[in-house]
Amino acid sequence: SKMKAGLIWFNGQLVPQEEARVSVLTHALHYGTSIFEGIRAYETPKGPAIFRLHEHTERFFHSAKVMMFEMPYTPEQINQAIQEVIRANGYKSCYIRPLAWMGANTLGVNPLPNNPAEVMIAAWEWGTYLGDEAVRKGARLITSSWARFPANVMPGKAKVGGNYVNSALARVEAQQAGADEALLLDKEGFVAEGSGENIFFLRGNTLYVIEHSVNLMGITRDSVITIARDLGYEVREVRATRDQLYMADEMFMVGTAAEVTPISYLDHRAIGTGKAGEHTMKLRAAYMDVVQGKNPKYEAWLTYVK
Ligand SMILES: Cc1[nH+]cc(COP(=O)(O)O)c(CN[C@@H](CCC(=O)O)C(=O)O)c1O
Repeated sequence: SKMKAGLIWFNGQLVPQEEARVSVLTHALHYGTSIFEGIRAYETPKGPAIFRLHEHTERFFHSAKVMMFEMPYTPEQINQAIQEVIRANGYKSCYIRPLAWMGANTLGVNPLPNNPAEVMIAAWEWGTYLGDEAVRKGARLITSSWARFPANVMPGKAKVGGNYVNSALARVEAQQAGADEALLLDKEGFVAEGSGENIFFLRGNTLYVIEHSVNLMGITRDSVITIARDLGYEVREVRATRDQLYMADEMFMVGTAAEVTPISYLDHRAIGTGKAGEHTMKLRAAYMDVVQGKNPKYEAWLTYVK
């Protein structure tokens, strides 16, 4: 595969990527019954630092609970394994992908009982999620014809593999329409989130962030709210409509992979001046300083890999 993931932690052992293989009878391959995390480690003067490792691992185990997976490792074992993968591959900065899934014990739709989850942790070097151009000029989004699933249809607060069929359909539609990313509305037509990011927008000096509804409770979203407030911004958690976004002065989206990505167009309408917003780029710079260990105020969010 074109992905260069090197050594992978696979059910407790570090193995070369070619040996990290599963059966075609794997339940998760057929039914989307997997859970995962997306975490970043950044190069810092004191070595690689994993950003908010504990929050990510906690969410990983919450996702397992939602799916009633029997996890064969503790959160601490997963935290150690993540650090082992970074060390073994000699990465200075990387994107880390823990994954747990229902294996090949049974192919009935009900994967339980007697089906302990299998677990792997891979990591690879991953640059800007939507490309440097999207950061410099702002990403162009279109509202997807696919809505975000309602809360009684899919568990949107858990990172479940099957949830990402919705994201994949939206992302493909957006990119085939020449946009960079999709904006998904909820079933009532209010703004939910991007296919892999949470949404912020700014009017005047007030920052707005989409409140928790059917969207994933993003860790980057939480970090940016804290950093923005510390910088003196008023931040309000709101329910918003797509035409409210059209009136915004600035808009951006955040996620572990996306970091802080400005949005310059939504549905072919310029957001503000149609460029990456000034406050957006200030918040992006502040976020990048934090994750790269340049802001001592947020040291508690970093786990240094010795
Ligand atoms: C649907 C969704 N919403 C919001 C977020 C932001 O959450 P957080 O990373 O905790 O701030 C992500 C992360 N998307 C992950 C997967 C991306 C992918 O392409 O896969 C990520 O950013 O790692 C989502 O998948």
